[in-house]
Amino acid sequence: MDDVLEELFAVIEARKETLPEGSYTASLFTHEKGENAVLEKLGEETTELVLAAKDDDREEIAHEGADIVYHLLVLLAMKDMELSDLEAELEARR
Ligand SMILES: N=c1c2ncn([C@@H]3O[C@H](COP(=O)(O)OP(=O)(O)OP(=O)(O)O)[C@@H](O)[C@H]3O)c2ncn1[C@@H]1O[C@H](COP(=O)(O)O)[C@@H](O)[C@H]1O
Repeated sequence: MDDVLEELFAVIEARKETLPEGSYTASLFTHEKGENAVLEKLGEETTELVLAAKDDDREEIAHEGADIVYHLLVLLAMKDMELSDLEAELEARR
């Protein structure tokens, strides 16, 4: 899990840096979409996750959960934060 998150975060940071054409991730870092689009997605996906949980739909829970994690990592990159900021917070709670 750690590796997947680290790799995904590295890809997101690279998209932020190079803004390649045709990349959804890159579009989130431009005026085309921006922070509001990320926050909107997080809101929508959280509602979808709640509905999936109510339906006991495990496949959908995993799908929506992954969408949320991805957009959360985009938000961290947008705020010039690191994955370690999230990890430090989780570690501190153990
Ligand atoms: N993990 C993701 C990921 N999760 C979700 N999404 C995109 O997030 C968008 C919104 O997800 P939704 O589930 O709401 O999908 P939807 O309802 O079809 O979306 P809309 O039509 O409303 O945009 C979709 O366009 C998805 O493609 C992602 N896009 C990219 N990644 C990762 O980012 C990497 C870089 O991808 P690029 O964005 O192509 O650079 C990829 O290799 C993946 O690892």
